[in-house]
Parts: sequence; structure tokens; C-alpha cells
Amino acid sequence: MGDHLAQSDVRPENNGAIPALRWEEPPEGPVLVLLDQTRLPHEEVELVCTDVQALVGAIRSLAVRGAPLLGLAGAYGVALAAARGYDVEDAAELLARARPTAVNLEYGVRRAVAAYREAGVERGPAAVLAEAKALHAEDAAASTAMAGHGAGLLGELLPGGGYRILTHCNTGALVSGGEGTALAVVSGLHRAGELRRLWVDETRPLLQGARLTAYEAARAGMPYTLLADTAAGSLFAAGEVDVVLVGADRIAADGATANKVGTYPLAVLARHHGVPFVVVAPVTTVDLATPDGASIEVEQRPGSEVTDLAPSPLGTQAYNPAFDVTPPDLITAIVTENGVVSPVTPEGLASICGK
Ligand SMILES: CSC[C@@H](O)[C@@H](O)C(=O)COP(=O)(O)O
Repeated sequence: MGDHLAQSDVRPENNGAIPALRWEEPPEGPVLVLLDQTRLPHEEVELVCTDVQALVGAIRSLAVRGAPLLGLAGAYGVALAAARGYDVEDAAELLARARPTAVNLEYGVRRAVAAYREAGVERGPAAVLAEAKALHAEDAAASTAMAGHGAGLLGELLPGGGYRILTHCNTGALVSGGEGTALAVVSGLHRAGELRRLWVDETRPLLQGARLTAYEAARAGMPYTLLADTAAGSLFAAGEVDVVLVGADRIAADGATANKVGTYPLAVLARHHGVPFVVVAPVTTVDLATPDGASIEVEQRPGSEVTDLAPSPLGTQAYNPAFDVTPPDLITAIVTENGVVSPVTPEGLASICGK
């Protein structure tokens, strides 16, 4: 990001909840302001993107991340290009390719570009911004609806309430225009007094659970406990997990679900221990054009994200996929804003998406 961010563009803020992303129009020209998630929880620092290259850098570095938020970033990125007079089609290509797995990114970009094309060059900037804001509002509404459907599902699966929920990665307000996906369900249950314990996977190697979910859970006053990803097996064996709730980056037409690496082992553990495994995602994460899990492109990240942790001996090679794919038969239910798909079938998914 270096070249695109003047020092004065970095503004620390500590008062209350900071939105993960917002559009601003100072006299110097429109900007997209991001809460830098690489700096959380120790520092709440905002990045001000004045151009698409800066935003692409922020997406790749995970300053802005999580499927629904990537969709918003993509749409606002197109709006930024249009407002600042850059080539909108070129900018859209750059943005859509910034990360490959979360289909929301491409969805947000394509939707914004379609609005631009329809409005024409003169009215395009206003039209594309309006589209990005509409997507933002829809995402917030989807969060609320998913929280309601998720709570209803848990009530059916686990009568009695007082849930001990295991989650992976980060799926809260940091990834959404609203309260998120899986963590939106957890937040609603917490407010209703139904959350006995939130088990938070660290989420190696970039620690989205330890840094971001713990940050959100602490702010909300949830009863939560952090665990190393490798401790999940013994937690299941001890009978301490009632249900697994996770988000998704892309759900194929057959229900196979790509989510943060480490999700698939949780689904295997859940099946072995007879625990429901539930995916919570908006329909914008369902990609009916991708037939199955094998067709999902899984982002491979630099090995240094793994080797630099310890650090490992110089020259060590690392296997570092950002996501893994859980097959549909291991998924108890997929919760969307339009309702719940269970059992997970291609027909059920297509119908919830209105296709
Ligand atoms: C609602 S967020 C769902 C997923 O996007 C989330 O679980 C996840 O895998 C995020 O990965 P990240 O690499 O941090 O962008």
C-alpha cells in the first residue's frame, strides 16, 4: 500500500465500534476508508484508499477481508474508480482478481460495473455509488435475517438452549455491513441469554479467530474461550461442543463449502462426535455456476505466512492454502437470509437462491 497511503491518511480512532468500511467525500475527492484488520486488536487504525491499487493491496494483505465485506469493497472500489475518473472496466478486472475464492468479491464488482454500464459515463459515478450503497444495506439486512433463521434452527436442533458454540475464523461485524454471518447468529443468541460459551479457534496462520473474533466477542461481553485449532479434537471428545457455526467464502451448486482452512477438519470431527455442523452465509456466497467443491479455486498464500511464525529454518517450504472445502454430506444445514437448507441438496440450494 506504501505508495498510495500518505502518513496523514492513517488515522487512529478508539471510540466505540468502527465500521469495517465506509465511503467518504472530503474536498480532495472521494475515498474508501477501511479499518485495517491486520493491526487489530492492538491498534484501531484506518486506511484511506484514494485509488484502486491501494484497495487491491488492502484486499491482498487482508486489511479488508471476509466474504461479504470483500463484496462491498469490490463494489465501492468500482465506485471509487468511477468517481476519480479511472478506467472503470480495468479497475473492475483488477479488483475482481485480487483474491480468487470468495465469490462475493466478484459479485460486488460485477454488480457495480453493470450499474455503471447501464447509467452511461456521465451518470455512471452516481449510479455505481448508489449500487454499492444498496449492496451494503442488503448485506446488513441479510445479517439480521440470518441471525433470526440461525437461532430458529438451533432451537429445533438443540432444544433447551444454553449453547456451547465452536466457531472458526472471523465472521462478525468486521466482515459485513451488519453483524456478520455465523457470528451474527452468536451475537443474537448472546443478547437472548442463550450463549453458554463461544469456543474461538485461533485460526492459523493469520489468527483471524485469536485477533478478530476474540476482539469482537470481548467487546460484546460474550463468554468466550480461545483454543489452538489443534485442541478442537479434545474439546469435542470432552463433550464440550453443542454445535459448530462457520461462515463461507463460496458455496458450490452441490453445497460443497469453501471456508477458512481448518473448517473441513471441524466438519469431520463434528460428524464423528454427532454434533451439528452449520454454515451461515448470504445467498451472495452461493455460486450456482460452480458445480462442486473440486471446481472451487482455493487461494494459495505465501509460505512465509507459515514459516515466519516461529520462525522456521531458512529455506523451509510451506503448504499454505487459505481455504479448504467441506463436502455437502458433512454439513447439517446452510443458513441464509432466505431461510435454511437442510439437508443440503442442489435442489434445496437453488430454490433458496430463487433459481
Ligand atoms: C462471513 S465471513 C466467511 C468467510 O469469509 C470467513 O470465514 C473466512 O474464511 C475469511 O477468510 P479471510 O482469508 O480472512 O478473508
